[in-house]
Amino acid sequence: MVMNKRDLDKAFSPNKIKRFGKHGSGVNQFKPSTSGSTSKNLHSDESSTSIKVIVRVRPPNEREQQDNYRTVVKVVDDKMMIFDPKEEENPFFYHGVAQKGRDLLKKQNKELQFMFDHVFNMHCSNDEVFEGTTKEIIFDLLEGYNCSVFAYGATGAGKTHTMLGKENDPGITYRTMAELFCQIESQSELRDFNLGVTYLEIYNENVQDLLHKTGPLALREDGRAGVVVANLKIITIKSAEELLSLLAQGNRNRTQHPTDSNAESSRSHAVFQVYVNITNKLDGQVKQVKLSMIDLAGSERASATGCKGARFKEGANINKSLLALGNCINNLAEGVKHIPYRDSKLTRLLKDSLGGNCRTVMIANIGPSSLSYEDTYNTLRYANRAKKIKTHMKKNIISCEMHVTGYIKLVEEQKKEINLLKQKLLTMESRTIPRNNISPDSDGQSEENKKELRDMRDRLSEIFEKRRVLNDKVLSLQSTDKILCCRIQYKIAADKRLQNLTTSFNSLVENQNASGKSRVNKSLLHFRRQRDVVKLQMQQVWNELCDVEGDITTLNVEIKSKSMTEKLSDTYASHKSTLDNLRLQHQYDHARKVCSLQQCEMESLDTIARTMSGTLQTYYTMMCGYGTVTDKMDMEFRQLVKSLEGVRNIKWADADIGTSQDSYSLTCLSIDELNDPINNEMPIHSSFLDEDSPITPSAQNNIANKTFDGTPSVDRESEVKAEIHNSTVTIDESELISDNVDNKMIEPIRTLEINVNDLNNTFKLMENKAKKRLNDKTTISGKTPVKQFKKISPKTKTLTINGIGGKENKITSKPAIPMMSAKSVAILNKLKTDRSKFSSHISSASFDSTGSSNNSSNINNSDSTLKAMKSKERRGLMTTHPYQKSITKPKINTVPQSSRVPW
Ligand SMILES: Nc1ncnc2c1ncn2[C@@H]1O[C@H](COP(=O)(O)OP(=O)(O)OP(=O)(O)O)[C@@H](O)[C@H]1O
Repeated sequence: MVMNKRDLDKAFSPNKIKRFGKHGSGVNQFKPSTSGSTSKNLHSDESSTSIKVIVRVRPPNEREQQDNYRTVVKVVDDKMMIFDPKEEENPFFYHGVAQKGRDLLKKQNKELQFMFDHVFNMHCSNDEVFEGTTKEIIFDLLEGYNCSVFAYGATGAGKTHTMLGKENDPGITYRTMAELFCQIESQSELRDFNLGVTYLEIYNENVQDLLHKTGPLALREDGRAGVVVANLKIITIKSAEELLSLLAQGNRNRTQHPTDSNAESSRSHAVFQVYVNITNKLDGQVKQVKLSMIDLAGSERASATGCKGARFKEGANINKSLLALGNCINNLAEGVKHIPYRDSKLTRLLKDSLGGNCRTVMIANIGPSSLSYEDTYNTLRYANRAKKIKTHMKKNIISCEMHVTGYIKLVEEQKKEINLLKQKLLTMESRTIPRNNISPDSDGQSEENKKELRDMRDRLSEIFEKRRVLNDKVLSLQSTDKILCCRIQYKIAADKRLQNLTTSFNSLVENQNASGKSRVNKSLLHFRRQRDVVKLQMQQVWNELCDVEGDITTLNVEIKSKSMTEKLSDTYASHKSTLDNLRLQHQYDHARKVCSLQQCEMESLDTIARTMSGTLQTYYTMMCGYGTVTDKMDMEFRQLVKSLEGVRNIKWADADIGTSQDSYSLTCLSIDELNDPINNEMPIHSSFLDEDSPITPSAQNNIANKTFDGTPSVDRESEVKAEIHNSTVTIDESELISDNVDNKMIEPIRTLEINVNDLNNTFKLMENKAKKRLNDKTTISGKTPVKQFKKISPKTKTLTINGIGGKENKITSKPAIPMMSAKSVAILNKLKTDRSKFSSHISSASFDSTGSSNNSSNINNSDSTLKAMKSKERRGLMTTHPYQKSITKPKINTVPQSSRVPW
């Protein structure tokens, strides 16, 4: 029976669906057919899944292209398409006027949107369709699930093209089979596969075997296996080639006749089935699965196909079976309890695929043009409805029961395998044992090597520790020795001072001097004895250090011979840094001690100088009063005052420093010798400080040896201090270190020696020194800092020397005249005034009364002048001198902070 369009519409009408729906009890009440299972299921991994629905649009055929049919399908993307999309608006003219509404003579576009699992447009190849549809179901099949793929659509829509394809473009059935064999091959180690195929067609409601020439076959329902085709022979195959040749053979046998719609129209539904028996090699589990590839005959309209006679009958049967299929799909989609599988042989065969234990893919083929408008519309509605169908997949696992003999066989096989593995293990172990002795560790070091390295590290640490302790002792002893040297130096200086002071005076002073001298000598003796002890200790420690150094050298050689130097580099580095730290710490401590000692000495000398200057002034004044001051004494006094100004204590930049007899060497510890004690002498300071060594300066002592009369006033004292600070000398830092040792005692000797006998030549010496520097520029070291210059304060402006040489490198002083600042001049003037005052006072009192009035007036004049001068002097100091502030501070002996040395 050929069904017309009305019949088909009726079959798929929504009303009918609703009607079925009313009878049904809903999705939840849907019970999958148990008849679908191919075996007794002992293990069932059941899951519910929807039918996968795919739409493929074929390209327009020749006829459609020639007659220029409208395209009624628009593929939006790989999941969405629009049926009968709206065309571009062409204005509708009525009586020559464009109308706003649509052309009422034309049918309105449906513009139906459909969503599917996949939509293939007309340009997609069979390979793409295979990739997107059936490739993935092979995995499910081999896992134990039945799978089914069927192509549905109107005649000429491309079903056969999709399923079977052509020789040069195989369809998805070929490709799926090829993939199946590919997968079987990859799993063959774990599983055994047995394959069988059947190929049948339903033609005019008769089931025929396409691989064997038989008569119509009957369908039977089996409680265990479901619907089976009686007497359908399953052909066992071993290879993909066999399978494909059988497929080709069946295709050749299939009924095909040309119709108006399709020159190669398939007039039957073809079902190609592959049965696969999967046996797990490990547990013997057996699965039986079935893959069905179904190429349906196309629904057709008699008017379209123009079939008559036999073709008409074929068409009627095709439509009948398709109508039954449609009904089943509707009911399944709506969850209707009754599914009319029995209405046709096709639906009976597809029972498993549609509503049973199966993973199903439906490919809906459609034409693109308006020529097949109704067919395409029906197919899409059909496919859309099929989306709702849910199948219930479960693994088709057959009994695991095995015969006892099977188990015995299995156990035997496994025993063999175990023995084989044991042998392999033994072989591998025997290979690894000898390697164990060599280097089993992951880092390539044997345990023995590691132990040796550890031992070596321990030895190295031990010996370095010894070296550190000995270094510590050497440095401590060295520091003690140098401190003792300083003390001896100061004691010798004190002794010289005493000698100078007491050479020619009365017995009282002599007695004092005797006790002082013996005290100094005692101290000197004590210090020298201490030095001897230190020397002895040092010798002992030094010898030990040499021994340790020898051991270190031996150990180094051993380490080198064992190529461990690199591995022990961290130990070396660590010990080196420890030693460096130790040496630095000792150097710092020693420098601090020396500084502290010098500070004490400087304070002591400062007190002496101040006391002496007061005493001298008293005596000078007194002698002036008695008129016993000779010109020479007067000059000496002036020179002394000048010397107190501080100009003379200049450390010249080109003077030698750092010699063994320099105090600089007492400030620093000898570090370098410690690095190579074997080739160096032990670091004990040289014995330049013997009793007879002329180390101490005697300028102050000699000056102090001379007595002057005069009472020192507080003002005068402060003025003297001001004079001292008024002289500003800047030297480089290295010299500063040297000066700090004993500036007052040593520097005058090396720079400008000032003795009583040659005080008059002091400034000449200075001048000569300056000249020497100017003339002999080559003697100025390149290292000499820029700051190396001597500058007399702006007030005196007598001498300016720049170490580098430049515009300031000129002498502005007048060398023949002693350089005295205004304040010094003021002091001398005052002394003169005092002296004249004093003489006039004496003369007026004892000798000459005439001169008395003159002298008296002079005294008054000189008093007022002196006062004015003094106040002026102070004002000048207050306002101009940069050291003024420090003078006003209560601690007058404060050592200046900057690089400027005020003496
Ligand atoms: N995607 C396609 N690409 C190219 N040609 C196609 C495509 N689909 C179909 N055709 C061609 O269209 C024609 C009809 O296709 P086919 O025979 O596969 O239709 P059919 O649906 O199987 O029809 P019937 O139901 O009558 O058997 C064939 O010549 C085929 O080569």
